[in-house]
Amino acid sequence: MTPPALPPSTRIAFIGGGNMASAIIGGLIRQGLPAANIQVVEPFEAARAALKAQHDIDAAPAAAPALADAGLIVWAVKPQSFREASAPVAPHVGNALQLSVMAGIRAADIAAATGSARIVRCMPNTPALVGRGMTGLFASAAVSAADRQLAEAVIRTTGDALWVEREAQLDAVTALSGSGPAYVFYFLEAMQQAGTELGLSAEQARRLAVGTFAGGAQLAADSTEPLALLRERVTSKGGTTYAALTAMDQAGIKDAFVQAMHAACTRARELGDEFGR
Ligand SMILES: NC(=O)C1=CN([C@@H]2O[C@H](COP(=O)(O)OP(=O)(O)OC[C@H]3O[C@@H](n4cnc5c(N)ncnc54)[C@H](OP(=O)(O)O)[C@@H]3O)[C@@H](O)[C@H]2O)C=CC1
Ligand SMILES: O=C(O)[C@@H]1CCC=N1
Repeated sequence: MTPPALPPSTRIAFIGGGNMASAIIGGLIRQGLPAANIQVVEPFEAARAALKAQHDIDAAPAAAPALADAGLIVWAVKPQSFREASAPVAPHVGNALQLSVMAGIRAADIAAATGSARIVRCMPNTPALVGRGMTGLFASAAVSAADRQLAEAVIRTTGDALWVEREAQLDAVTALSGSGPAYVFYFLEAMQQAGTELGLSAEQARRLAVGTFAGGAQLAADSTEPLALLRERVTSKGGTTYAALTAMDQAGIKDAFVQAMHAACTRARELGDEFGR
C-alpha cells in the first residue's frame, strides 16, 4: 500500500521544541512543508535559537491563540513536563488532531488534560534525524481514518512507521525501538573499546564497528530468514565467532539484554501511572 502523502497545506504546532521535535521538523521540511506552516512553543531560549539556526523557525516562548490555526498539535515535551505544558495549550486545541511522542502518557490522560480525545500516540526514535527513524503508532477510538493518514504522513517524513492495535504495546515499542538506538551505541562503544584494546586505533575501530552494524542490519532487513540463521552463517565450527558467542552466553549477555528491555518497558508504564495518579 502506498504510504499517505502529507498535504502541503498542513499546519502543525509543536509543543516542546527539543531533540525529537527538531527531528520531526527536519523530516517535514525535507518533504517540502514550508517552515511557515510550522509553529513551535518552546520556553527554553537556547532551544528556540537552535530551531532558528537549523530550520529557520521562530519558536514562541508560550502558547498563543495562533495555535488554533493548527490542524495538528504535536506533544513533544518530556512526560514530566506535560501537566505544566498542557494547561496553557488546552484552550487552543479546538478541533485539532493531537499527536503525542511522549513516552508513557496515555491517550485518556492527554484527553483529560486537553479536553479533546482525538489523539494518536506514537513512539519515534532518533534515527529520524537522518530520515531512518522507526516509529510505532497507536490511534485512540475517536480518531478517523483521515486522522490516521495525517499522523502517518507526518511520521513517514522521518522514516518507517508501524501501527499497533493496543495502547499498552506502545510501551514495548518504547523499550525496543524508542530507546533502541542507545543500545546500538552501547554495543558500538563496546566494540570500539575492544578494537582499541586489540591494537586498532579508535578511528579504525569505530569505522569497523559502525560499518559492521550497518551492514548486518541491512542484511537482516533484506532477508526473510530467521535471525538465528543469519547468525549461524557467520559462526564457523570451532572458529572465532563461536569463541566470542560462547563467551557472551557464559556472561549471560542475552538474558541481561532481554531484562534491560523489560526494565525500559516497566519504566514507560510507570511514567504513564505517575502522570495518571
Ligand atoms: N529522545 C528520544 O530518543 C525520544 C524521545 N521521545 C519523547 O519525546 C519527548 C521529548 O523528548 P526530547 O525531545 O528528547 O526532550 P527535550 O528535552 O530535548 O525536549 C523537550 C523540550 O520541551 C521543552 N518544554 C518544557 N516545558 C515546556 C512547556 N511547558 N511548554 C513547551 N515546551 C516545554 C523543554 O524545555 P526545557 O529544557 O527548558 O525543559 C525542551 O526543550 C519526550 O516525551 C520523550 O519521551 C520519544 C522517542 C524518542
Ligand atoms: O529515554 C526516554 O525516556 C525516551 C523515550 C524513548 C527514548 N527516549
